[in-house]
Amino acid sequence: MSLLRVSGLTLTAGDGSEIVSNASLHIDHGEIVGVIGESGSGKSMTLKAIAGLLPGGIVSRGTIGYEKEELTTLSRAQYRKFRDRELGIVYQDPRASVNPVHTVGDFLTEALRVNRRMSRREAETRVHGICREVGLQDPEHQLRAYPYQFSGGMLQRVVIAAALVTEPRLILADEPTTALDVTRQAEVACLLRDQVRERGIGMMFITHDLELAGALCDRVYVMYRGRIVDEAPAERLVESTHPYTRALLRARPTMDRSRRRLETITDEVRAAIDAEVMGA
Ligand SMILES: Nc1ncnc2c1ncn2[C@@H]1O[C@H](COP(=O)(O)OP(=O)(O)OP(=O)(O)O)[C@@H](O)[C@H]1O
Repeated sequence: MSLLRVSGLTLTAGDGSEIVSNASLHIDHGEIVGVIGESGSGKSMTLKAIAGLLPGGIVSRGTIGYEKEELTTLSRAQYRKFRDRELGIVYQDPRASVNPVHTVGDFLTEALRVNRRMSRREAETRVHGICREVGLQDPEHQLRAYPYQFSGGMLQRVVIAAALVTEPRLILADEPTTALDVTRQAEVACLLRDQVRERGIGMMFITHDLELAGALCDRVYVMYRGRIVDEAPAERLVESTHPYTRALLRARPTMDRSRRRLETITDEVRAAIDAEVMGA
């Protein structure tokens, strides 16, 4: 049985527009699954639906199974417990994930002290170990520092440590390297992949970056205008015959990394894709 099974997920905004339409995906135990697509295609909303963190006013239909549990029937309090127990979430901007007025040590030990009822000393011991694993070499000193004293790349390592410290079985990563300096992006992405692989846990990895998805993931879903339009093992993605995936592959920047966002699909190509994919 898969770790996660999303079936027929449809998310409707207050004005009746569909943000996500009939999306189905699964993640097996220990599998790294990429979700790629342009800005606004519904990737983040799908992740939020899985995590039970949809903004107010969005109506969700469909089912979200996690092993034998059905998540869409959970109350808010039950969902919070589920997240604390099973999920680690890494967002794009590490500075938005931490509390600037708390030390990094307080941030990292909080979930263990509050949700797992560990003593401060127990929590700090666990946190020290994980800090070293994610490349924070001097935890004694670094845990007493404040977020502003860290570079973006180092702070994202802290956020990754926080996501792993409660020993979740599924990591949900929403463009975890996009906000970082280009020179740090591959480093942090590989660190996250290696940590997930070592633990044998699952990961959903959202990215705009086709090459990164191909290099990091086992399997990739492609989203376009709220729909999952293609799926392929990562190493077969370049062979896809789907018109939208082909367009993404053609739009893929090669040398100029400043144009990494997938914005170079022309209106004509888009109209042809709409006609084929959406039946428009
Ligand atoms: N609170 C909200 N209420 C209604 N619609 C929203 C809300 N938040 C986002 N949307 C819309 O949902 C659609 C999908 O957004 P989503 O953030 O999932 O896209 P994405 O693929 O993750 O894009 P990006 O890569 O830019 O984050 C967008 O059209 C967006 O405008």
